[in-house]
Amino acid sequence: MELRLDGVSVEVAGRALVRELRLDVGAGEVVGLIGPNGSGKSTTLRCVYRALRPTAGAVLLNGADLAAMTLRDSARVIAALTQESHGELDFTVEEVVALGRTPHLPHSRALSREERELCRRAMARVDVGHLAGRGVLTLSGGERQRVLIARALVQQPRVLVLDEPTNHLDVRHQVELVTLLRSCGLTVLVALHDLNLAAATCDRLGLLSGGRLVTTGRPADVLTPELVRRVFGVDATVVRHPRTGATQLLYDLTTPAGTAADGHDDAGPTGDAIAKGIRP
Ligand SMILES: Nc1ncnc2c1ncn2[C@@H]1O[C@H](COP(=O)(O)OP(=O)(O)OP(=O)(O)O)[C@@H](O)[C@H]1O
Repeated sequence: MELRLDGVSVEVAGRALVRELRLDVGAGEVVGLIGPNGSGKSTTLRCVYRALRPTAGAVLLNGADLAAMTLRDSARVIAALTQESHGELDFTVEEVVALGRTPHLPHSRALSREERELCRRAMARVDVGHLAGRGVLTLSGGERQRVLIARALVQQPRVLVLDEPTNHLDVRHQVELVTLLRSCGLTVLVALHDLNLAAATCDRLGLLSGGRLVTTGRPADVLTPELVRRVFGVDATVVRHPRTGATQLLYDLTTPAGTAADGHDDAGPTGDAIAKGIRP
C-alpha cells in the first residue's frame, strides 16, 4: 500500500510546524524521517496516524484521502508506535498485545484461537513471550517498547508508522527491530534520531529542518557531511560499512561545527535555503 504526503502543512496557534511536505512511501518501502529536535518529525507522523489533521494538504493511501476514511477503517490499515503510546493502564502484556486486534473485532467478540496464536507469535518475534503474564507497568522501558511493537504487529496493518521506536532498546533489540522493519514487507514510515541506524534501516530518508523537507533520497545521498553540518551543526566523516556497504557517519565529537538550523520558525536558514546550500 502506497502512502503519500501531499503538501501536508500543520499550523498550531498561528505557527507553522510543518510546511507543504511532499513525501511518497512506496508499497513495502522503508522511509525514515530524520532531522533535529523540533524539526517536525512527530507532527508529520501524527498526521499519518490521525492524531492531527493537516491544516492544508492531505495524506493519501493508495491515492485515497485518509480524512475520508473512518478511524476504525484507517486503524485496520495503519498501525502506529508513537511517543504517546506509553500511557497504558496496568494491563498484562498479553492483554496489551491483544488490544492490537481491536479494529478488527466486532463489539465484544473475544479473540479467536487463530488471533491468540497471532499474539503469541508476535510476542515471540519481539522477545516478550516470557513476559506475557506480567503487568506492563512493571516492565523496563525497552521491554514495554517491544510489547507495543508486538501490539502493532497483531493489528496486521499494511502501513507501519513508528516514532523513535528504538528509544530504550539495547543494541541487540535495536538490530532485531531493524531486521523486522526490513523484512516485514509493510510500508514503513519511521522517525529516527540515530542517523546510522536510519541509514542501515531505510531505503530512503527524508531530512526535515524547521518543518520543511530539506531533501529526500537514498541514505548515501542525504547523509553527506555538508548536509549533516548545515542541518545538525555537527561535523561528520562518511564511511561505508565494510561488510554491508551501508552509509555510516563518524562524528567529530571535539569541535562544534557552528550554528545549526533548528526547529524554530525564525532561527537559522530555511529548509529551502539549506537544500540549495544558501546561507542568508
Ligand atoms: N500542540 C503543539 N502546540 C504548539 N507547538 C507544538 C505542538 N506540537 C508540536 N509543537 C512544536 O512543533 C515543533 C515540531 O515538533 P515535533 O514534535 O514535530 O518535532 P520533532 O522533530 O519530532 O522533535 P524531536 O526530535 O524533539 O522529537 C516543535 O517546536 C514543537 O515545540
